[in-house]
Amino acid sequence: MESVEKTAAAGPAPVIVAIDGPSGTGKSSTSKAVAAQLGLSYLDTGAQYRAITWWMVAGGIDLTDPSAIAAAAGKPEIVSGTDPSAPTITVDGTDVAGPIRTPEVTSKVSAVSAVPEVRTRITELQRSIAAAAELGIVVEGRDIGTTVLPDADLKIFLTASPEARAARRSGELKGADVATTREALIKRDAADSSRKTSPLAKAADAVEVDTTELTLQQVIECVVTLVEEKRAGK
Ligand SMILES: Nc1ncnc2c1ncn2[C@@H]1O[C@H](COP(=O)(O)OP(=O)(O)OP(=O)(O)O)[C@@H](O)[C@H]1O
Ligand SMILES: Nc1ccn([C@H]2C[C@H](O)[C@@H](COP(=O)(O)O)O2)c(=O)n1
Repeated sequence: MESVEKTAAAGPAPVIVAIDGPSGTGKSSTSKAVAAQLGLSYLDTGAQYRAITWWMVAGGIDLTDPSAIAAAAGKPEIVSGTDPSAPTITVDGTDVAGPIRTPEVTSKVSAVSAVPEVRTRITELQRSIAAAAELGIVVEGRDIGTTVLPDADLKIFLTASPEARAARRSGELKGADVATTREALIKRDAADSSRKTSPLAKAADAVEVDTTELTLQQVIECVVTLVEEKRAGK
C-alpha cells in the first residue's frame, strides 16, 4: 500500500520521445512546442553536431581529413540547455547559438558528423542528457530512434516534400532562392543518409508524419496526441 501511494505521488513516469527526419521537416519547431506543452525537456542534437563543427572550423582543423576530425573530437566541452522555451548551446563556455547557424557551418556539418569518433562522443552526451531528464524529454535529430535512444517510448519520423521544405527555409533566410535552398537541402540529406555510421533513417517502429500539407500547429497537435495516447497506454 505504501509503495502504491509513493508511486501515485511521484506522478507519471518520464517519457522519452524521439523525433527524426530530414532537414526542414519541422523537427525543431515541433519538438520545442511539444516539450513546452507537456512540461518536458528538449534536446536539439543537430545543434551539438553544429557546435563541434563550429569549434573545428574556428580551430583550423582540416575538415577534409577524417583522421584530423577524429583526433580533435574529444577536445571541446559542449553543453546543451534543455529548457524548450530557451534552449542554449555552449562550447568551452562560449555561447554559440548564433555562429552554429552560418552557411559555412551548415555546409561542413555533414562531413564532421560522419566521423565515428564524433558520433560516439556526441551520442554519449545525448544519452546522459536524456537519462537526467526527470519528467522526460523530446530529443530531435537524425538517428535518435535508431541509435541514440532505441528504447524511446515514442518515435516519430517527420517528412515533407523537398519543395515544401525549401519554401519554409527560404522564408526563414529572407529572400534566399528556393531552387538553391532545395538543392542544398537535398545534398545535405543525401550525405546524412549515406554515411556508414548511424545514418539518417526511420526506425522500424517509428510513426511517420508527412507534414507537407499540414500547418505547424497541426503537426504539434498530432505529436501531442500521440504522446498522450502512449502515456495512457493506448
Ligand atoms: N508544418 C509546417 N508548415 C509550415 N512551416 C513549417 C512547418 N513546420 C516547420 N515550419 C517552418 O519551417 C522552418 C524549418 O523548421 P525546423 O527548423 O523546425 O525544421 P528542422 O526539421 O528542425 O530543420 P533542420 O533539421 O534543418 O534543423 C521553420 O521556419 C519553421 O517555422
Ligand atoms: N542526430 C543527428 C542530428 C544532426 N546530425 C547532423 C546532420 C545534420 O545535417 C547536421 C545539422 O543538423 P540540423 O541542425 O540541421 O538538425 O547535424 C546528425 O548527424 N545526427
